[in-house]
Amino acid sequence: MATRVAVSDGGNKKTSRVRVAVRLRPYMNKEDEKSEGPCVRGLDSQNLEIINWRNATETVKYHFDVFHGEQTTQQEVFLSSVKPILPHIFNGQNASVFAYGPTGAGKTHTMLGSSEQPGVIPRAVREVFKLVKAKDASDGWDYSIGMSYLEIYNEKVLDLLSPNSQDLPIREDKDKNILIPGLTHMNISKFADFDKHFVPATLNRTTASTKLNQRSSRSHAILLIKVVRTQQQLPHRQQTGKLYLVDLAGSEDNRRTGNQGIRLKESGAINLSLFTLSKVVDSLNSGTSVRVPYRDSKLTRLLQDSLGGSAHSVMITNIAPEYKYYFDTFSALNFAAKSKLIVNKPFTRETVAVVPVKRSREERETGGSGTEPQKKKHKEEKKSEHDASPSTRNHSSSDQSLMDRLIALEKRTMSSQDKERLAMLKEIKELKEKQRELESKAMLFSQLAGEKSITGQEPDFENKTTALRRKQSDATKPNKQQAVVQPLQVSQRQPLQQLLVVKKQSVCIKKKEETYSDLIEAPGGKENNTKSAWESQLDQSMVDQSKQKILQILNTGCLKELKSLQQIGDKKAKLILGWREIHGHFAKVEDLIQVEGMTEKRFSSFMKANIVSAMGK
Ligand SMILES: Nc1ncnc2c1ncn2[C@@H]1O[C@H](COP(=O)(O)OP(=O)(O)OP(=O)(O)O)[C@@H](O)[C@H]1O
Repeated sequence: MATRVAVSDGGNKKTSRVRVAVRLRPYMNKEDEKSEGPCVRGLDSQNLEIINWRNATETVKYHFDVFHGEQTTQQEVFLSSVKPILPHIFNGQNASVFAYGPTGAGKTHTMLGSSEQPGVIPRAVREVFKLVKAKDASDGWDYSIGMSYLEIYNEKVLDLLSPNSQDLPIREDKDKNILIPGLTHMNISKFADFDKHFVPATLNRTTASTKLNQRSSRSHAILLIKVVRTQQQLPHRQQTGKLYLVDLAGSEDNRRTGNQGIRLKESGAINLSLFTLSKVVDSLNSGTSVRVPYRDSKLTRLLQDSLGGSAHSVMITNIAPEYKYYFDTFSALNFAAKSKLIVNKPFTRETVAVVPVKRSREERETGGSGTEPQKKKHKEEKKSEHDASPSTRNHSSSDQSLMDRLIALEKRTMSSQDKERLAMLKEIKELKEKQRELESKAMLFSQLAGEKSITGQEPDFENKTTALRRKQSDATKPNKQQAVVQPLQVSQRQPLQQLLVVKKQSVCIKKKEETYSDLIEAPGGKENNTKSAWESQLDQSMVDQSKQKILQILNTGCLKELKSLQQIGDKKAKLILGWREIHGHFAKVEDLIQVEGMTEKRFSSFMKANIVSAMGK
């Protein structure tokens, strides 16, 4: 039996770089009910700029291998981004072209196109036949071409050429070739053969209408063109080159798609596989020998032999110019920029500075003693506030000593006499006020630091252009919660439970006769309200504070830290990481509902469990 001959292109297996092109689709008036104009535009054949959300008089610039502007034709996209990699599949090498980007940004248009404006797929297949034809019979090889077509829908591999088939397995042979036993393979000898199978099979693809795209692809569609060439003479060497042409499902923000039920489930699977794809691309481009996480999703598992190694890959990132796509565009550009090894600091989570601050011995000792005069304590807090610069200041350290003092006082009130208790309660009240004040300052500084991080650092380009401005509109402001760029997190990471102990104590003060089980049982059994009944029994400021801390873990926690939260297991933690990778940070804890499988009920239970469990300790 013929064996495939590995052909090295001299590249390091781990450092194969994915070429990244960005295509901006034309501005569509009907997509922009508010007539706000475009928020992104091309500068030249490699650069583009997008309005800085925090300061509409500025723009942020990006650099890519290729930028295709609104006027770029299907032919131009094909010629510059796809055609150059096709000859490799005639040498037993693999290649892949995949269209990535938000829903409605033009992936299907780019890959499939229409009969008037055929996209990458029909052009690439035509080109493959053209290349075969051009091969001189005297080159000593015979060529055969075959096709397979499948979709990955909800992490199931479905054969589009045989629509009744079930989920197909993905296997790897001893030479590390990826195989799908049972997948239909059609031999095709001319373009018309391809068309005959491809067109009806495309109709089998799962699409549905969402708020953002009437005919949105709900699956990743993968067309495989296999070129096998066999030597006419002995030893009849045989080489197989594979070309994957992939129309990915759109990355989605379900707050905007309004997805629910089945659409939400699809969306979770889509986002998870895109997240894994981004990890694979990152890890390939990092050039290190870290494990490439191909196996973490069906999509990357299937593309394993055409992403990295000697494969030639092109990612076409599709973006849309309308403001309603702003945050999706921003995420897509950041993903694409990452894929291209541009470290565009203002947009990566590296800007999230978490400064670990050790409390001094004195703070530890005095914080819990309850004997230190209040005045001196306030003075010290004020001094530390003034000493620190906004960027290095850590509000949590003073927060922490305040909390320690609160805990100590609250403990002592339990055992003290009436008169002494009254004095302590007074001090507790003052400390709580101080704490709130510090929190609001911390938030203000976080925002200021975030402002600085986006406007102050322009690592790759000097940015002076102000021409691309947002049109003034009476329309309501876009939902800030969707922002991808996060303010610097200047607060110290603290274990959730440590923070919630304070809450327990404060509850004791407020409703002393209330028992632990009172807090667990939600009167009326209603869990669906944003502010649940159990929650309303607690001091609102403390609830808010706890939410803030949970939010911090959700936004900055690693897998292990996320798993330290109640009701968050390995799978959910990974889904949260995946969500974060695609959408940026959670603007508020309630956004956790956007993560796959997190219903309102589960969210309510999650919040309750995290707060109550900490109280029980
Ligand atoms: N470059 C372009 N020129 C003209 N029209 C375009 C272009 N790109 C996209 N469109 C149009 O925009 C609409 C949305 O595009 P398309 O369906 O390709 O998006 P998509 O990214 O595949 O979305 P989804 O992920 O939801 O499937 C379509 O009507 C399409 O014809």
